[in-house]
Amino acid sequence: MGPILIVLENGAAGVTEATKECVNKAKSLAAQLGTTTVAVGFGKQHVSDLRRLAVTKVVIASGGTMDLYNPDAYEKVLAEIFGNVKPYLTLIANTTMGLDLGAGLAGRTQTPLIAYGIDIEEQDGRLTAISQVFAGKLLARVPIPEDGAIVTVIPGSWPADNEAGDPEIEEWTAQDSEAMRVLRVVEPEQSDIDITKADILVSVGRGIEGPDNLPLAEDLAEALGGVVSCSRPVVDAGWLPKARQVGKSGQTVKPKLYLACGISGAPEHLQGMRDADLIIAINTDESASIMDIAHFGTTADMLELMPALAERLKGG
Ligand SMILES: Cc1cc2nc3c(=O)[nH]c(=O)nc-3n(C[C@H](O)[C@H](O)[C@H](O)COP(=O)(O)OP(=O)(O)OC[C@H]3O[C@@H](n4cnc5c(N)ncnc54)[C@H](O)[C@@H]3O)c2cc1C
Repeated sequence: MGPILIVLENGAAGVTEATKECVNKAKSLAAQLGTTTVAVGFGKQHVSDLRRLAVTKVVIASGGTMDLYNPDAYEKVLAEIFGNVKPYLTLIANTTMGLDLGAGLAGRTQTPLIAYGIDIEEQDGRLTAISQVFAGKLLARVPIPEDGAIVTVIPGSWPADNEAGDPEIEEWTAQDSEAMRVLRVVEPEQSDIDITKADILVSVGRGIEGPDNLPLAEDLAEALGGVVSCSRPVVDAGWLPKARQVGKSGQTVKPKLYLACGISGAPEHLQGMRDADLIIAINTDESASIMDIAHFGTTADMLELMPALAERLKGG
């Protein structure tokens, strides 16, 4: 059986957490299957990170246009490395870059692609990928064919691997892209708060009615020791920054407590929070979809319940 290939992604501070999650899973699957792990990194900017990864081998593709994501150049060099490594399974984070690159690699190598993966199970030496379809409304169980497959995995699906290792290093020279030139990268707005790291989220939806009511959620979050996140309409209205948005086009979160206040539970929202340990919904509409996945729900008015709860928690 071929190795498990992990395609690494660079963030500002190094190899991304989403990528390290793939490393973690690759290692445990490789141990179960009796195979090795090979990671591919691009460019020279985080080379010290790459040299410390706890995998069997790291291939560093550099030269050409590797320091910034260039779909054409990355696809070409990744397809070359793929042809050389001949992996059984390839794991790529289901990010903007990962989805793009995964599809390109699948096309170039004629390998099946399973996107929106959330887990991979092993039984009797065979792997089955579990992936979200219809924006997370259904889960598909897809057996990995004997010839292998590429799986893009939604960030947050597994814990990140932070172990240090001493992998074999192979340098790979990449060619410039003749078709595409990256002029600059526009970074998304920075937020002081990373909602993906919070244990407790007080998440507000359109039911918050306007920015003047946001302090009610901030107060409750503070009393609970958590932070405020939100649904997309709250971001679209400009009441909270994009970094606070939970869902398909926002962040995927897995807090210990997700308090959904005035959120109806559209599939695109559920996709980002359905795996929270405990979901409590406050929604005046008892037939709202959020009630179907909430562990507890109340039809109280959030604008009354939030300050009352905060006061009670603060001992008032
Ligand atoms: C491609 C695409 C991507 C998307 N990505 C995302 C995404 O990442 N995240 C996301 O959230 N959405 C996303 N959406 C939008 C999504 O489809 C929904 O429109 C959105 O989630 C609805 O937000 P909401 O629940 O806050 O608002 P609504 O659906 O309007 O629900 C508001 C809820 O508040 C309740 N309510 C009102 N007043 C009160 C009160 N006083 N007390 C208690 N409850 C009250 C109402 O009963 C209602 O259920 C996306 C859509 C598309 C097409």
